[in-house]
Amino acid sequence: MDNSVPAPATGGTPPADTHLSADLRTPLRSDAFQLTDEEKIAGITEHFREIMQLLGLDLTDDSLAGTPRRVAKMYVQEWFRGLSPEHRPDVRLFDNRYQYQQMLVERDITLFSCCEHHFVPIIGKAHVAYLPGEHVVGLSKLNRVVQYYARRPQVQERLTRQIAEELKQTLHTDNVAVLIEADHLCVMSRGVNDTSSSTLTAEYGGVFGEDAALRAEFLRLIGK
Ligand SMILES: Nc1nc2c(ncn2[C@@H]2O[C@H](COP(=O)(O)OP(=O)(O)OP(=O)(O)O)[C@@H](O)[C@H]2O)c(=O)[nH]1
Ligand SMILES: [Zn+2]
Repeated sequence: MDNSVPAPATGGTPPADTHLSADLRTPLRSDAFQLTDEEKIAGITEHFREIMQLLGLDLTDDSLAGTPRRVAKMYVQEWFRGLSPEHRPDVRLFDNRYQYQQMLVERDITLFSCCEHHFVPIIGKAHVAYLPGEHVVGLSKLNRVVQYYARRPQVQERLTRQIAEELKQTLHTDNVAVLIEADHLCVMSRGVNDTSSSTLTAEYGGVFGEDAALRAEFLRLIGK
């Protein structure tokens, strides 16, 4: 099998995260190559087939035969779709005609991510809040921003800060709060094998960082 990585295409879309500060970007190859999804699926299928063969599995079994391609499609089209900048949500703002000025909280956003150290799931919830200024955002866009950054190999700290930074940029305000609570399958199912601990991370921007009462109100609204 030819194990070389396909050559990068020239031109095309820039790699993901160029709008984020360097310390917040997901580590990508400097020549982040721009294969089509089908090219990625074909390559990952071959490599996953080899992993299964090394484990001693019989790839002629009709239940196992389709697994390499199934896994490859899951990686490219679902678990890691947030590595493709074309999936970055298009967040449109609306005029805040209602002059709503209190915090808006979107809580209990379903979060599926993947631990970048072990490639197993991170499952949890994200809670985000912002203080509207002249603009408000469509509610579902908050969920979409969470999903975009979750759907890639992650550590929870970076995921939390990426979501906060994206919201600050798109909402044109620093007054953003993000809290994530999640279970890491790498902690639960292997290694330390702890099924009861969970991980909480938070990022408080603007007045959320300065005003303890506002932070407490956010935590109360999300039931913490
Ligand atoms: N900070 C942080 N660590 C994480 C996250 N997800 C997994 N980890 C940790 O990454 C660490 C990797 O440590 P290593 O010692 O290299 O890996 P390991 O031998 O598999 O570690 P154990 O899980 O302790 O068996 C582990 O402690 C994981 O729990 C995350 O989102 N954030
Ligand atoms: Zn892990």
